[in-house]
Amino acid sequence: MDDLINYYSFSKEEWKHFYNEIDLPLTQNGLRHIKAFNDRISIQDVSDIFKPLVHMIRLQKDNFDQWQTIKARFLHKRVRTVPFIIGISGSVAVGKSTTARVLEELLTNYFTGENIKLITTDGFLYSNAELKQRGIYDKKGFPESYNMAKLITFLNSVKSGVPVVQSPVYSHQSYDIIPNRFDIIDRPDVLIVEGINTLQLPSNEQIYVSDFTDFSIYMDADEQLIEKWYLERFGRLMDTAFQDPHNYYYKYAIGDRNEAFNMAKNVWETIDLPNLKANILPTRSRADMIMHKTENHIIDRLYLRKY
Ligand SMILES: Nc1ncnc2c1ncn2[C@@H]1O[C@H](COP(=O)(O)OP(=O)(O)OP(=O)(O)O)[C@@H](O)[C@H]1O
Ligand SMILES: CC(C)(CO)[C@@H](O)C(=O)NCCC(=O)O
Repeated sequence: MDDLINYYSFSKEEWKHFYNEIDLPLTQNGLRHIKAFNDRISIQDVSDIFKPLVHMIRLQKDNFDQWQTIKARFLHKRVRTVPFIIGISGSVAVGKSTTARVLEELLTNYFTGENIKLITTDGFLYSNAELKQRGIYDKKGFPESYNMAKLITFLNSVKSGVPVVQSPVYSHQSYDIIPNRFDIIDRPDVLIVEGINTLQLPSNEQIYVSDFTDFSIYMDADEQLIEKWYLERFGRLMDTAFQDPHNYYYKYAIGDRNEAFNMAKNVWETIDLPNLKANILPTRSRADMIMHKTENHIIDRLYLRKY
């Protein structure tokens, strides 16, 4: 990683001193919200890593807003608020959605009066029926399993200021797209887009998801650790969500536990790990920031793109 010549590399100790004078509103309420969706998260990490990060994004967004205004005036166009889009990418189970939710919570508190929204690109997967028809049901998460044209049209509509844009919804409960269910995105100030494919180059499109993102983060960790987190999460879900008879994995929750873990390990080894190696990790060097995580999800190093 230190071979990345166009990145500054910071230990957490170094990073946490940047802009530490800002008062990040980690209110009791905000803390409660974060703990509610993940009670194992290190609040010290949230403070050390996200305080400078949120401040840096503020500076970058101010600069972005200013440039959009200057550009519109130059072109004799109406000045309007253009949504600032943050992409978060990385392996399955590395912690993208957890990071995205922390960022959403902090930006909502810190960017007073601004509308912060979060979506996941899971909603742009083809449905299970469509994946089966295309013969790629065992390739869920691979580039070809996403309707990238639809995702790009979505991002273009959001950027263009279309008032009501539909973002389709994926359910981990049914392990499928929910038909006719959408999140509505209505001209947000900031949109966080979380998904393994936010830095990928679609083979059949002329434009990329990254053409629409103004700041991108890649969550990085050793693959053995990510596998451990994948299996730990599976274990927790076995005791909770999978207990619901409507859950896709219900039969494993009520069956032999070893068999269930063998199945999960097999999914990791045959789908998610090969996808990480072939399609996700190679996109790391496109990110504006790489966050490296170690044991217990602690972020130990940050890489920030120089140019
Ligand atoms: N900072 C953290 N502290 C403690 N646990 C964490 C942290 N970040 C993530 N986790 C845990 O690691 C697991 C994977 O995290 P998460 O679900 O956010 O990953 P993801 O990258 O969004 O996965 P997927 O691509 O499958 O949606 C979860 O069990 C989550 O609770
Ligand atoms: C929905 C994705 C692709 C990404 O979040 C992932 O969680 C997934 O379901 N991967 C397929 C293999 C698996 O079940 O882990």
